[in-house]
Amino acid sequence: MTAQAEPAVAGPSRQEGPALAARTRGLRKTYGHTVAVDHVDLDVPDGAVLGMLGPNGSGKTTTIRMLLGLVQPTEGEVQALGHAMPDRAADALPDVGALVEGPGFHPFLSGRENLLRLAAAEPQLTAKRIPAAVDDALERVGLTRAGGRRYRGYSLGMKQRLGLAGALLVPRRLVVLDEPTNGLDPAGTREIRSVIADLHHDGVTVLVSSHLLAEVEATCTHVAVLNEGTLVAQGDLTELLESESPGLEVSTPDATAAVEALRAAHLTARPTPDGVRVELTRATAPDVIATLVGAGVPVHEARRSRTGLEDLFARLTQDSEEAPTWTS
Ligand SMILES: Nc1ncnc2c1ncn2[C@@H]1O[C@H](COP(=O)(O)OP(=O)(O)OP(=O)(O)O)[C@@H](O)[C@H]1O
Repeated sequence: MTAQAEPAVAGPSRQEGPALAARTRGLRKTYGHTVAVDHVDLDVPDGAVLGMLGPNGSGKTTTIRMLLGLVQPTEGEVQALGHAMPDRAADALPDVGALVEGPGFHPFLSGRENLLRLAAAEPQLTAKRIPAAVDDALERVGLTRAGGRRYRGYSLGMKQRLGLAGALLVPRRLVVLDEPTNGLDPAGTREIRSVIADLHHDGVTVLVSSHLLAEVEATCTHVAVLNEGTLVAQGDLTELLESESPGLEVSTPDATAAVEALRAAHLTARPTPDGVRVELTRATAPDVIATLVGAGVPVHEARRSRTGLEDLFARLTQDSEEAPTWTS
């Protein structure tokens, strides 16, 4: 799927596409005169790690809160795990783990005691299984040693990790994380990345909002980009980056012969430090390689060129009145 100026309306091919863990159609939320989310058609494919990106105030948190049934949409539809939200929240939420702002932990209880209280509200856990589930969740986020300390004394990063532990008390099908690495140091960020990678490995769908491009590039299979409440692009991350820059980077020790052979075949090519770059506007990658091999040019490697995530998002959000601040 490619970046799109306006999100495509769901057509038959999209309906026949991959199963979706969550989706919205025509989703809109206004607060007085402020349009927080504007007709968003979001697809979260089953098993994906989808990074929701956007400048401050672009509608990420509001979209996530509507997906979780915490905010009533002004217009449109939301489904989580096939259940309409917020009406069927009771059916969906046992399989959904969420880390959203202000998890509401008790300051004078320890991290472990807070999780014990949360676990008691989990319909999937019997009283006997609660302590082991809490200890597993603490270990998963690296808080085993700090589990006995009062929540009040936790750093911001520890609070975030305890919130994540709360989301992972029982196996989930969908995990939704709103800015999970906010306030974390590099070690804490790595731990969150590794928890996300484990969830992905286990087949769990993860929806994670972030404004950190490097983090999204490192952890996500898919992205959705919001700008001023509108969905400006969504899809497979690699496809999105490759579609922005349709070219093939070919490594060859004989760039001059390569350029000559390609130009003779009416293909646009230019030398690069490693070989040549060929535009894929009039030919496919196999055509290019066949042309080179046919002309006796040695091809050591060929790969699709990719736009950097930073360039892509700068372009997608450039019409913003306020220049977006992307951090990598
Ligand atoms: N409860 C509310 N009342 C009024 N306006 C709101 C409310 N919640 C969000 N908004 C407004 O809606 C818009 C989108 O906000 P939202 O928090 O969803 O964006 P965001 O992309 O998550 O931003 P950030 O990255 O800063 O968290 C903003 O203009 C915000 O001020």
